[in-house]
Amino acid sequence: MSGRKPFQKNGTIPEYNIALVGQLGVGKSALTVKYITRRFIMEYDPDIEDTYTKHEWVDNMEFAVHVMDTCDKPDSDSTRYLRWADAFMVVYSITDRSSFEAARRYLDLISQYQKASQREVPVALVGNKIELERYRQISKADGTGLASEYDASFFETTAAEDYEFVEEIFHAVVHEIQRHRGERQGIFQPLFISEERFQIAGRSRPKSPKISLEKKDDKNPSKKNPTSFKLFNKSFKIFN
Ligand SMILES: Nc1nc2c(ncn2[C@@H]2O[C@H](COP(=O)(O)OP(=O)(O)OP(=O)(O)O)[C@@H](O)[C@H]2O)c(=O)[nH]1
Repeated sequence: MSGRKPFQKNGTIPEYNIALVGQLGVGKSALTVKYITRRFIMEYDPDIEDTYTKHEWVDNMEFAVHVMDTCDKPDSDSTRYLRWADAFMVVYSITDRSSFEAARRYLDLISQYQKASQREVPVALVGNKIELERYRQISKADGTGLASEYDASFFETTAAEDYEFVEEIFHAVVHEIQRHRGERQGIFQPLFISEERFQIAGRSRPKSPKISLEKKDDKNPSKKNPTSFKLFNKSFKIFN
C-alpha cells in the first residue's frame, strides 16, 4: 500500500515485547490468542509458556508485537520475563478476589525488579472477564486504586467478546512503550476508548474497556534483539 513506510530510518521495524502475568486461569492465554488471532479459546494447556508475534500497521506505521503468555510455576525463575519485557500486562479476573491479590504480588515483583535493575517499563493492570458482571468481586475502584499505587495504567476487558476490546488494550500498551522510548512524542494523540465510540460503531455492549493512561514519560532508548518465536505449536480449542 503506498504511503506505508517503516517507522525507523534504517528500514527495521520497531519491536515491542509485552509479557502477560497473573494467576492461573485469569485469561492470559485467552487474551493473547484473542489479540493474535481474533478468536477466543475455551480450553488451553495451562502448563505451556510461549511467545507469539503479531505484525501490525497502525497510523501508517509498521511494528511487531511479541507477546509472552507466561506460566509461573513454584520453582520457576521470573527473571526470564522481567528482563525480556518492554511492558507488562498484569491480569486478574474481576470475578476472583484471589487473582486480584495475586496481581498485587506481581505488581510488587515487577516494581522491586525495576528498582533493583534501574530499568523502568510501562505496566498495565488488566481486569479480565467483565462480561461476567454478575459475578464481579473486584470493583473498578479497587482496580484503579491498585493501579495508581503502582503507577500503572488500568483497563477492564473481556477476551470472550469483541476483538476490539482486546486490541485497544494491546495498542494502548504499545503506545505507552513508544512514549516511554520517546518514539512518538508529539506525533500521536493519547488513546482513549469512550462509551460513545462503541455506540457509534454500532456495538450493543454497554461496557467498554476503561483506560487510564497516566504514566511517566521516561525514555528508554535501549533496543533489544527479538527472541525466537513459535506460533501455535500447541493444541487448544478455539471459538470465534
Ligand atoms: N467468561 C470468560 N472466560 C474467560 C475469559 N478469558 C478467559 N476465560 C476462560 O478462563 C479460563 C482460563 O483462561 P486461560 O486463558 O487459560 O487463563 P490463563 O491465565 O492463561 O491460565 P493459565 O494458562 O492456566 O495460566 C478458560 O476456560 C477461558 O476460556 C473471559 O474474558 N471471559
